[in-house]
Amino acid sequence: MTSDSRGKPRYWALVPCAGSGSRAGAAGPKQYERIAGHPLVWHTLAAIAAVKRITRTLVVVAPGDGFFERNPTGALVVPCGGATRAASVANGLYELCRVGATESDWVLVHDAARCLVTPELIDQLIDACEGDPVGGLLAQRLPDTLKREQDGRVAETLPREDKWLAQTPQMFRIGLLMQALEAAGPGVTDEAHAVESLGHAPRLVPGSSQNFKVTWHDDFALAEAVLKGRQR
Ligand SMILES: Nc1ccn([C@@H]2O[C@H](COP(=O)(O)OP(=O)(O)OP(=O)(O)O)[C@@H](O)[C@H]2O)c(=O)n1
Ligand SMILES: C[C@](O)(CO)[C@H](O)COP(=O)(O)O
Repeated sequence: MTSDSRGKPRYWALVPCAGSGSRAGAAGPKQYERIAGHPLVWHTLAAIAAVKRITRTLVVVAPGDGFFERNPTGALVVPCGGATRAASVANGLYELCRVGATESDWVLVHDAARCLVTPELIDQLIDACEGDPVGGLLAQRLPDTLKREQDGRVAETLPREDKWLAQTPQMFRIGLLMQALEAAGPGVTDEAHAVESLGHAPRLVPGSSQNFKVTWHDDFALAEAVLKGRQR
């Protein structure tokens, strides 16, 4: 079944939120740091909640994570996080099926740590991919010259015309993604890589430089500046 009872396709959101944020150097998991008046993940979930076409959002947190005990977001929170992002996503897909998703529904997987995504960007991804036989992802062309390093020195300048930086959301049919993640194993760092491993070519949909993943400590201040700028 690829649609609801009125014949419309169904879209689910899955937010992996079970990482430790080790590179960000915060006191706890980076997704719960307070920026622009709210925990970081609140901003992420608010953007997704504003997309009318999304049926339900499932957030995957680490086992024992008590952060969502008070949960004003409306999202379903499940403590099924795994040791890697891919494992967290794979576990979340099974949970989505338990709450009524089917293998032919679409899922949009979005990092909790990409709190600057907008409803408009998510809608652009859905518009570009809903008729696609594979699905796709938001991504950005490289803005800078690309170097390969060896022992701290430049070994080579690489062509960048065909290179993109992967962002999220990444949107695939649930059945295809489950199969791809199972085949690829827990090491792949995004959904597209797993789907590529099955021989498919996911569609690249232009994202935004503002849709960066909070990864390093400086990114908290950058993200806060962008969010506060939008609140004005
Ligand atoms: N086992 C994991 C690892 C990561 N994630 C989630 O996947 C997203 C992207 O991962 P990344 O930025 O690498 O987050 P962390 O693993 O938390 O960061 P780090 O690698 O710096 O420890 C984040 O929203 C993170 O919470 C997850 O759900 N389960
Ligand atoms: C999925 C992702 O956000 C695409 O850029 C990214 O790969 C996840 O982060 P990680 O640091 O590679 O785990």
